[in-house]
Amino acid sequence: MSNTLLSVRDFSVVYDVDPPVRAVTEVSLDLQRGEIFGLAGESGCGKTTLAYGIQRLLKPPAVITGGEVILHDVSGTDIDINSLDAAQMQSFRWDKISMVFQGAMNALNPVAPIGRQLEDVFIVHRPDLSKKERRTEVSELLEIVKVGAERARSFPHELSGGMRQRVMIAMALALRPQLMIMDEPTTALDVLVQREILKQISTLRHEFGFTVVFITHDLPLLLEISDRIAIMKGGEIVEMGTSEQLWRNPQNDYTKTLLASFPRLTGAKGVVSR
Ligand SMILES: Nc1ncnc2c1ncn2[C@@H]1O[C@H](COP(=O)(O)OP(=O)(O)OP(=O)(O)O)[C@@H](O)[C@H]1O
Repeated sequence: MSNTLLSVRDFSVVYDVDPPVRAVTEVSLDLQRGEIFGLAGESGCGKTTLAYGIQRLLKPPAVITGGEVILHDVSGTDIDINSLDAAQMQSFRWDKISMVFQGAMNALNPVAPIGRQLEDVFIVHRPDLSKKERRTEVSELLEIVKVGAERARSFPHELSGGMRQRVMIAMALALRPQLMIMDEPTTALDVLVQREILKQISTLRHEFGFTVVFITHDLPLLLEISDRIAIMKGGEIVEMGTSEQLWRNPQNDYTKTLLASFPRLTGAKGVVSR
């Protein structure tokens, strides 16, 4: 089995408005199994469009104008994401790739206990499981993300923002996907909670072997948690490398500007707390 999980080749997306916006232009990248891959760049550079695009989650006026996305499934099969029909794509999304987006914690249904909402994922995607098996899975998930199984009966409003975001992470983990895409997943949380959650995601990906694409404009944070980082500007990847390479020896002028714009990185100590 190759260590590459997902290959993106010459992927382009245009928003068909007047005038058209070339949001992502000929992006190519390979994601490795088990790595945390950071995607950074200023607002509007195309990070979200790329992340949604590779899962075919974009809606008009977005048009994928070129490129391919291949998932090298753990079974050994190569899956061309463009060749999947709507139904296949639907199951593919939860099974193989899951997503946690910014403010996801507010997407929970306010009138249903969180355990019930987690159970729904299994009712839809694992219909063969018995009720008892589903409940066991839900308890296990709530333990894994450190919410605690005893919270299954809690309603979203009874939990803190951090706890709710953990529930969303549990949901994204439920079917043991091979790739988890996280778009600014912790931006709304305070720094300590954010750190704790990120530490846990890092541990979990070792435990379960999934790959994480982590999107944020917080470059210092990415340098800390990512194995590799891609810097986007104007819809293109202008530099890609390990966090170490990017921090110590950035090649692209834009990367240098971006690094210099974070005083935390270039202050007197100039040390990232890795
Ligand atoms: N529905 C749309 N119609 C037209 N243009 C759009 C639409 N959605 C996004 N864009 C444009 O596409 C470009 C890329 O946007 P995108 O949201 O992918 O960037 P981003 O890097 O994720 O930004 P942010 O960090 O602010 O989320 C931007 O120029 C944006 O204005």
